[in-house]
Amino acid sequence: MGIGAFIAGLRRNWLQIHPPVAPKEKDAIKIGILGAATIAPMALITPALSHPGVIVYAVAARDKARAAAFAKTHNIPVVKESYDAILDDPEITAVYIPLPGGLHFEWAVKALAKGKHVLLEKPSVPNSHEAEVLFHHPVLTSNPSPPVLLEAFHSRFTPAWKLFQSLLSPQDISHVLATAHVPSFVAKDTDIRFNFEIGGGALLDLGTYPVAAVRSAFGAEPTECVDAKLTAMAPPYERCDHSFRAKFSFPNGGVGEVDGTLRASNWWISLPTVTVTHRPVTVSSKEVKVEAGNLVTKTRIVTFVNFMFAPMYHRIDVVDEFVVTTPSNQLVKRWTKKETKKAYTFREIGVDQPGEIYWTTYRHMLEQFVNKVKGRQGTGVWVNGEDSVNQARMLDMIYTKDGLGPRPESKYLKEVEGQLKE
Ligand SMILES: NC(=O)C1=CN([C@@H]2O[C@H](COP(=O)(O)OP(=O)(O)OC[C@H]3O[C@@H](n4cnc5c(N)ncnc54)[C@H](OP(=O)(O)O)[C@@H]3O)[C@@H](O)[C@H]2O)C=CC1
Ligand SMILES: O=C1OC[C@@H](O)[C@H](O)[C@H]1O
Repeated sequence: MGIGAFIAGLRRNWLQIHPPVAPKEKDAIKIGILGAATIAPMALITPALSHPGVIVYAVAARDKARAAAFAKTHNIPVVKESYDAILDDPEITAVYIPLPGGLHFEWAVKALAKGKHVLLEKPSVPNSHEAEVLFHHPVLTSNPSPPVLLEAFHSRFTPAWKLFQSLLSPQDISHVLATAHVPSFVAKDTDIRFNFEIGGGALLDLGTYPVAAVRSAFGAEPTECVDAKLTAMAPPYERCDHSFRAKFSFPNGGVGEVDGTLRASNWWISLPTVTVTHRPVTVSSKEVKVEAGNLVTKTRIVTFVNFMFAPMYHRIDVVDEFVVTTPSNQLVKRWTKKETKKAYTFREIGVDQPGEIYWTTYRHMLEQFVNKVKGRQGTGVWVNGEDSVNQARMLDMIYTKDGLGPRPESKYLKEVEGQLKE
């Protein structure tokens, strides 16, 4: 990286933390936050500053004093007594739920029932049973104008992700490897990420990104989990994994692999990366000029470095290997073409959609969330209910194959299923 790109990167990241503040529109949606969670400033409060259509209006925590301190730090005008009090406030149009995964089902169902739009932290819920009930709930499926429910898969909304997808031919993919290695200082043993009862497990928390990347690259759901190896925490957290590896087969015969950990070295940063290898495909004579009768094949490998947080920094390397052979399969020539691509705005890739270098993954997602609430088209990128259900199924497949077992079901699930039977 040259000095110019380094300085541009510093400026971009500084602006992402200190974005320009937009004056708010009259009909800006008012969002309430359930829980004074660590992630809320990064995932919602800062992105909302530059969004004219969003006001972060209220917060509630289990302890009101904690909520008040949080509200003061982040200039949130209203502090509520409880999560329920947020849902009961008619001023609030949407809620952001950054609670531990094991509480997502309960609070998402309660919020939707009160007519609130829901931005639900990833993973949407800890197991596919809850996902099926939540995303197929009649409040969404039997309602002429249902509230919006979005699993907050921020990384998939960026221009870089769109560029990455445009470089793939899903039917020709033979192998995908998606990795995410997070240093161990990020989550102590006592973190919610290792609390089984509320949806703990590194695969569920962090592994959800590589799993989504593999599904997204193939543009399909896996047929089978052929191998899975989870490494469990030491007691008393042994029902949670801190590291994961898994291998899947896909309908086109390709193989998808995920590999990650919340216990990587604190001294070595490795950026989350997805590497997509295609099968050799025959290239038309328009693309490459060769002697009549000879055959040209191209094998493409696309590597997306920092796919989880692309607006901070990313690199997409495209390597095309060309091979020319005679009709009798004699090698004539072989060469490789390498290109490095990036996209920090949609304009750079010729897409007429808003987006600035100071937009984080979360800001891109917020734009589409508001577009959906307002019935506007936007980029068309969305994570719909079926997508979230399939994502939960693939995570379940890994926990089941390994034997550590799927994450527990919410007590509230039985109650909701009972209500739905009535
Ligand atoms: N999109 C992203 O990049 C990221 C997403 N996440 C997701 O966001 C969520 C929260 O993560 P994070 O902010 O790191 O976690 P925190 O532990 O900081 O926040 C969790 C919040 O949940 C509330 N809570 C309610 N019940 C419980 C309970 N029984 N035990 C513990 N907390 C409880 C607490 O709220 P209260 O204030 O009411 O006490 C707390 O504020 C998770 O779903 C995680 O997967 C996390 C990090 C990054
Ligand atoms: O969403 C997340 O992204 C970054 C990870 O470090 C974290 O554990 C996870 O919750």
